[in-house]
Amino acid sequence: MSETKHGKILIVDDNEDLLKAAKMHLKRHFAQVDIEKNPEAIPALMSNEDYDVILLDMNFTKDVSSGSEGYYWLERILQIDPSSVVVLITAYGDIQMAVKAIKAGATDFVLKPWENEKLLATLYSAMRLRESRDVIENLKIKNQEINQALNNRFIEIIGQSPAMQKIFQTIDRVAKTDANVLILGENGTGKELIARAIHKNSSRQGENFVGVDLGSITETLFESELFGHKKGSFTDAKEDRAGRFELSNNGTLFLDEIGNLSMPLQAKLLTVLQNRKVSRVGSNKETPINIRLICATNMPLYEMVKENRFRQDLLYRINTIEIEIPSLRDRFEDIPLLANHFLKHYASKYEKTVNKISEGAMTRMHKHPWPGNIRELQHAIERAVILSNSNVLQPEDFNFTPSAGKEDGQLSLEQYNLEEVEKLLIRKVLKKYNGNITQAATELGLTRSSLYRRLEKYGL
Ligand SMILES: Nc1ncnc2c1ncn2[C@@H]1O[C@H](COP(=O)(O)OP(=O)(O)OP(=O)(O)O)[C@@H](O)[C@H]1O
Repeated sequence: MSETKHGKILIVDDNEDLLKAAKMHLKRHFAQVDIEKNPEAIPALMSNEDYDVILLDMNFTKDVSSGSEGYYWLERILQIDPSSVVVLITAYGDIQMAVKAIKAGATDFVLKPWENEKLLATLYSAMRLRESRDVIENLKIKNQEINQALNNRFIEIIGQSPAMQKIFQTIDRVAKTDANVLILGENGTGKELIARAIHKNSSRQGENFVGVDLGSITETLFESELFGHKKGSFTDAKEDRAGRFELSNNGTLFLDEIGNLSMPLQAKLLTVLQNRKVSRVGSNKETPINIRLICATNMPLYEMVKENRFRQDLLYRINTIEIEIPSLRDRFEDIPLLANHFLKHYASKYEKTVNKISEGAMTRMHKHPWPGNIRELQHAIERAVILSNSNVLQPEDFNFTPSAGKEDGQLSLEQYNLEEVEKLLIRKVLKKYNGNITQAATELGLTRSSLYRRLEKYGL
């Protein structure tokens, strides 16, 4: 056999002949095969070796065939390492006993006397199970680390204005509950940041925070993205896939841009929220879901309800607690704190010595209306830090255009440059489609992601 052997097997049985015969056969297929007559040695063996499969007899004492020793040792093995894979050795007629043992955590059983090929097949599939358990365990650990890192990354919400202080108090009060939260605010005001802060301060913090940008999901992919699909349920469904609801089970689901959902999709979403169960596309099986729901939008949902563009019953389901984040122009007092926070961050990121913002630059920032809110401020500071040659940021490091802030800005001829025209056009089209990214991107002849890149670039 040219394949390299791998896998460590432990066989525990009081029959020495059986042990020897099994070892002789199995050592041709596995890297290590240890045999042991006395089950009392199992804990010591397990502390020295990480076995992939343990083959365990059910009865060790002469004339005892109750299987109780097998159950006892199975339980001990699983206590020592809950991910152990145990295959039981049972005599013909002991099937009931084996079934009971599988319920107690054994993986499989082999009947004595066994056919060598059958034993090998059982051990190979037990090993595959062990490998997938290890992969799942590693993924769980990685997932926890990622969640931790994400939680920490978003730990700092800057703001000392009374409006922000009130928001901090609300976060404190609602985080511990499971109440649905609706966050309202213009683009770039920090809606996602607040949603993450709620998750981080909730009892679900060790579980997933799953965000979905409803504005960028097409009608056709909505159900598959949110509820998952079964392989073959549509042309592109190459594999079974869990949807965002399932992925956020026991954690928090953040539905961003909820105001952009069409009426039919609102109805579908409402049904799932009411039933608290999802079925993957192409499957009838319903999976119960336990999620904390946080929604966000920059759209005027209450007006939309009046105009029959947003379902009132959906609004009432998602807005148990409402948090309205004021735009930056309504809390200018937060600008210095935020600007200095970003200055420190980007100076360190780009290894620059700049460490101060001049009064003139601050005045200029106070005069700017910040249509892209904190995201725009963040980008303005980043750009200024990159371009600056001194230790102090000056007014000229901030190149605000006169049109910025006006919803429908008109440019004079001398202000025309390609970027300004592009910015103006994007604003107009977005306004026309009430912020719906998919429709705006189609009209502009862009993909959704390139439109997002431009929005990011211009702080829109
Ligand atoms: N109070 C704050 N303190 C520090 N950083 C902030 C604050 N608010 C927002 N930010 C930063 O501004 C950027 C935009 O924030 P976020 O994505 O949460 O906004 P949003 O309202 O969800 O935007 P959109 O509506 O475009 O999805 C992020 O980089 C975020 O870290």
